[in-house]
Amino acid sequence: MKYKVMKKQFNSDECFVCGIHNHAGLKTAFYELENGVVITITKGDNFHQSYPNRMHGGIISALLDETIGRAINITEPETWGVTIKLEVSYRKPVPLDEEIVVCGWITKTKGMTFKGEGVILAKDRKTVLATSEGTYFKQNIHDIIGEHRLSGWQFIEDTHAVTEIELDHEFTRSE
Ligand SMILES: CCCCCCCC/C=C\CCCCCCCC(=O)SCCNC(=O)CCNC(=O)[C@H](O)C(C)(C)COP(=O)(O)OP(=O)(O)OC[C@H]1O[C@@H](n2cnc3c(N)ncnc32)[C@H](O)[C@@H]1OP(=O)(O)O
Repeated sequence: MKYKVMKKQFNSDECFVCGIHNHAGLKTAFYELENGVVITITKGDNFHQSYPNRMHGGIISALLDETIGRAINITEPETWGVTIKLEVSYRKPVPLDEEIVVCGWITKTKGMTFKGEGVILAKDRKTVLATSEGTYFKQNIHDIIGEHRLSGWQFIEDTHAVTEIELDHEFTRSE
């Protein structure tokens, strides 16, 4: 099914996943889809490897973590969350030389916490490589970043605007 991109999210300076100046990081761009899912299309590099030809599980986990955590901003644009629990199922090796699509969506929001699920799809946009469930604690951004400033949180224009994406996956909300 084809999903329309509604919005491109901001990037940070130094975050391992989305930091545009983090030389070891993935520099991912995140998009909000019309169905309430946040996605990033990315590709690992050799320095993200575990066994040869496969992405390290910790990197897979980081990708899922941030993608789910960002999904809250579709309905609550001002909310920031810190991860308090993350479960990842590694279903198939994630290759390093091919594009993957990481998807995250919110399943429950209650009081100071929210929960979400995520999936990593292979380049065929269908094969499930990993799935995840996360719980996040809502926190004021200034309590999270302390004396650091928000100035590095910025909109990065795409050279080629991503307007839609085709995904062969059913996004279920179990809770
Ligand atoms: C400069 C510009 C900004 C740039 C930003 C760019 C990058 C991000 C881009 C986009 C963001 C969106 C994506 C984010 C995704 C990635 C996020 C991460 O990787 S975050 C790092 C890992 N996680 C932590 O570091 C949390 C560490 N934990 C804590 O800080 C504390 O535990 C905290 C604040 C969560 C709670 O501590 P308390 O002292 O305020 O409160 P207490 O009383 O301990 O807990 C409150 C309730 O929460 C439960 N709780 C706390 N921790 C729990 C846990 N681990 N598991 C289960 N429950 C927990 C407690 O049991 C309590 O529940 P009861 O009120 O009693 O019902």
